[in-house]
This record gives sequence, structure tokens and C-alpha cells, in this order.
Amino acid sequence: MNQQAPFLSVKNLSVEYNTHNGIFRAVDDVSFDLERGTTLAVVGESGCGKSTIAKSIMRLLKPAKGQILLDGTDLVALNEKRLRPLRRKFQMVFQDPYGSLDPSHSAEQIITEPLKIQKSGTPAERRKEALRLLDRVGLPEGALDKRANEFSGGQRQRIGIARALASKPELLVCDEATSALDVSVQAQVLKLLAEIQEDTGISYVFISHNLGVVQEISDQVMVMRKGKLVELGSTEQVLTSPAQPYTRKLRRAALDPSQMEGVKPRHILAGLAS
Ligand SMILES: Nc1ncnc2c1ncn2[C@@H]1O[C@H](COP(=O)(O)OP(=O)(O)OP(=O)(O)O)[C@@H](O)[C@H]1O
Repeated sequence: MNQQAPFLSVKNLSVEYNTHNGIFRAVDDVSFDLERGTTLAVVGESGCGKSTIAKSIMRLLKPAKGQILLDGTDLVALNEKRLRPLRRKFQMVFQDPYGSLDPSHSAEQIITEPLKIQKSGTPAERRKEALRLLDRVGLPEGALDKRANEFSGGQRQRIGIARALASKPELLVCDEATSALDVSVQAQVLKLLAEIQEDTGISYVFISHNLGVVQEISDQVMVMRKGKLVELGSTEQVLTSPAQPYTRKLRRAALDPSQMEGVKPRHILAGLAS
């Protein structure tokens, strides 16, 4: 472990997609640091590049330029073979608890799959670990043999979190992880994520449209627009006294979405303290 460097350091990240109109730069020269045990929220209107950043950190995409240093190791420079042993360190929780889990699989199958892939433990040990993780995310023992389609959205998202935690990651990238949930269930999942962070020192990159949610969970906020970084600072600074006009506009849109084109109804930013 490198004591000097931040836990995650993204430097001059640019990501491009090949489209029928040529190369499209979805993320353009973005840099940020994340300290261990803290949360960085990435916000911005639809299409600004948030998920592209998430997929780049997960190395589901190969950036066109830049570095993604995790504990001092540049993930961009590694080929898949060298990346594989490191993958357990960074995991992702997706938005859609209905789409991201196989509905016909039991909670045990879903949670233990990463351990099976890593050939970690015996089936009995993996079952025991799945029970521990179920308990960690606040689900009863009886949930272990139920199929994913027998759970509510909030329960599924808890299973998604349990699965992501199975390989004991140090970084969790949550891409709109609570957006599909009812407000009260969302609050419970946020509380769970905060407790897990306190207990384990895990770091989060938390992607969200919801400034109210961001205010709850994050230490730092990064505002994106059209692939570029607009503003980066402490949550308090960015949300209560934003330096950039665009961030102020986003804040206003949180209160009155009609002021912002391109913000989908599901992305109406709820609960923002003015
Ligand atoms: N596979 C792809 N091929 C071409 N363009 C893409 C691809 N994926 C994303 N894009 C484009 O890149 C830009 C950034 O997309 P991205 O999904 O990162 O945005 P986002 O901020 O996460 O949006 P949302 O909040 O709607 O999920 C968008 O203009 C999108 O259309």
C-alpha cells in the first residue's frame, strides 16, 4: 500500500466511444482524488458522463487517456490478466435491482457467485459467508434460499450490496444505486451504506442525480457537464455555496426542474435543502 498517494486518484481521464458519426468524447480530462473511507459523489444532468466514469474505474471500459491509480497502481496500464487479481478490490452496485440480478437465482447463489469465481472457500464456507453478509445488509437468514424475484426492490438492492461486499472490496462504485427505490427505502439503503463504511473503512464513488441523497452520503461532490468537470469540492461547499453558475443552476433545478432541459422526471432532484 502506498501511504503517500490518495486511495483512488483519477488523473486526466478521457473516455471515447466509437459512434456512427465518428469518435465521441464522453469524458474529457477529468481528475479527482478519493481518500480511503470517504465518499465522492458524481452529479450532473443525464448524459454528462457519470456512468462512463464509473465503468472506467471498474475497467469495464478502456479510457483513451489518463490514469486511474488505485492504491498507487494504474488500472489503465494493466491488461486483463494482471487486472484480474485486483478486481475483487473494486466492486459496483447498479441502479436497477430488478435488472442487475438474475431473478431465478437464490440469494445464496447471487451472493456467493463472486466467491465461487475466485475459488474462495468450500460450498459450506461460502454459505456461511452468505449468511453473514445477509445479516450485514439487514436481511433474515430465511432469505438465503429465496429467489431474487421473491424480494422487494429495496431487498434486492440489499442483496446486490451483499454480493458486491462478498469479495471484501476496498472501493464500491454505486451507480444510481438508490434511484429506483422509494424515498423511505432509499433512506434505509443509504443508512446501510453509511454503516458499512463506518465499520469497514470502505470508500465509495456514488453516482446520483439526487442532490438530497448526495448531501446525505458524500464527503466530496464532483459536478460534471458534457463530459467535463465543472466543480469539485466538499459537499458543504458545493451544495451550499457553489462557485460555478452551472452548479447553482443544478441546485435550482433540484427545486424547480422546469428550469433545466434534459433532466428526466425520474431525475428530479428531491429533498435538497436550499
Ligand atoms: N456505448 C456508447 N456508445 C456511444 N455513446 C455512448 C455510449 N455510452 C454512452 N454514450 C454517450 O456518452 C455520454 C455519456 O453517457 P453516460 O452514460 O456516461 O452519461 P450519464 O451521465 O451516466 O447519463 P445518465 O444519467 O442518463 O445515466 C452520453 O452522451 C451518451 O449518449
